[in-house]
Amino acid sequence: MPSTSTTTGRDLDLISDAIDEVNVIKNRIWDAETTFDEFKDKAQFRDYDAACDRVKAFYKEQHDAHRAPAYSSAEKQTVEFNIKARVDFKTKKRARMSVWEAMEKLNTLIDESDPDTSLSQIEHLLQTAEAIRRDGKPEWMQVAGLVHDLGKLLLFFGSQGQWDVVGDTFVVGCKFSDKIIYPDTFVTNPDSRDSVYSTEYGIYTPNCGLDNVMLSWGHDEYLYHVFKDQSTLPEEALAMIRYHSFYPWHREGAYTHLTNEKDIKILAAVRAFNPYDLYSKSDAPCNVAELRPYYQGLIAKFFPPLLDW
Ligand SMILES: O[C@H]1[C@H](O)[C@@H](O)[C@H](O)[C@@H](O)[C@H]1O
Ligand SMILES: [Fe+2]
Ligand SMILES: [Fe+2]
Repeated sequence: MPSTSTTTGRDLDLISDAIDEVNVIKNRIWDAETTFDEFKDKAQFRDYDAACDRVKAFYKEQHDAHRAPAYSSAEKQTVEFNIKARVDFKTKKRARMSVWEAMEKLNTLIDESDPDTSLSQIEHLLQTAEAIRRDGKPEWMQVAGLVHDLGKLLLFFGSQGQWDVVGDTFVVGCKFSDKIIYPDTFVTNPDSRDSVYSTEYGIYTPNCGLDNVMLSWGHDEYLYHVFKDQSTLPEEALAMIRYHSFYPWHREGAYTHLTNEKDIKILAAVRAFNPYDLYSKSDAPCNVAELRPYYQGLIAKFFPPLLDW
């Protein structure tokens, strides 16, 4: 007679332990693949075709200003919204705190536009700074890496959502470049039907310089304005901060009809910064407590103890 097997309580415990072990291993593999995959190929970064729905939905919302029925062109990335955001920035008081406090405040934010990291922002800032330091780059550049995304604090200062804080930037006030990711999502943005804003030069003159164009409002533009009067960072560092999300320009070569000689010079700095920002996302997470004394020392060299944000 074939022996029949009955499952005992002890068997169930063993099975459950085995399942737990498998899950632990699966999680380790997941972590290794998603957060510090040292072997991630450069071509695998910024793969927006393969990006998850969260990223696609983010850009659709940011670019597509039409929101029926209460339609207003001050919504989403338009000229009207941009002017309003800049006026708000200049006229409103937000917070007073140190650079390190700002980094800690950001710790809860997970960037919806980013297909390459799901780590918190303090981790991303430290990874960027550490990669720059490892390459023996100057202190001011390490600091630029450490602070470059602090503009995402806008999220705590009455932003409309993530669409006016994160994501790549582009010029508003002239034709939306087809070098912007998901260019088709601009079809319902009212500026793409505006008789002036939809033309090659729009409100700008040939080679007027990036200082004179309005970049879409977000963490880069905001932080540049915060730091330009409250730090001793050199011009290159300020350019790295201001243009690091301007991929249509620094990676795709768009907007050369608007740039001038000064921009050609700063482009080199922005390009030198980009690999540290992007590819350090697959490095192992940093030990925040261990690195803190070193970076607080650097912060003290370039910033006052408290800043107006
Ligand atoms: O999703 C990312 C993220 O928001 C970055 O902070 C920004 O600099 C990049 O340009 C963007 O693509
Ligand atoms: Fe950024
Ligand atoms: Fe970044």
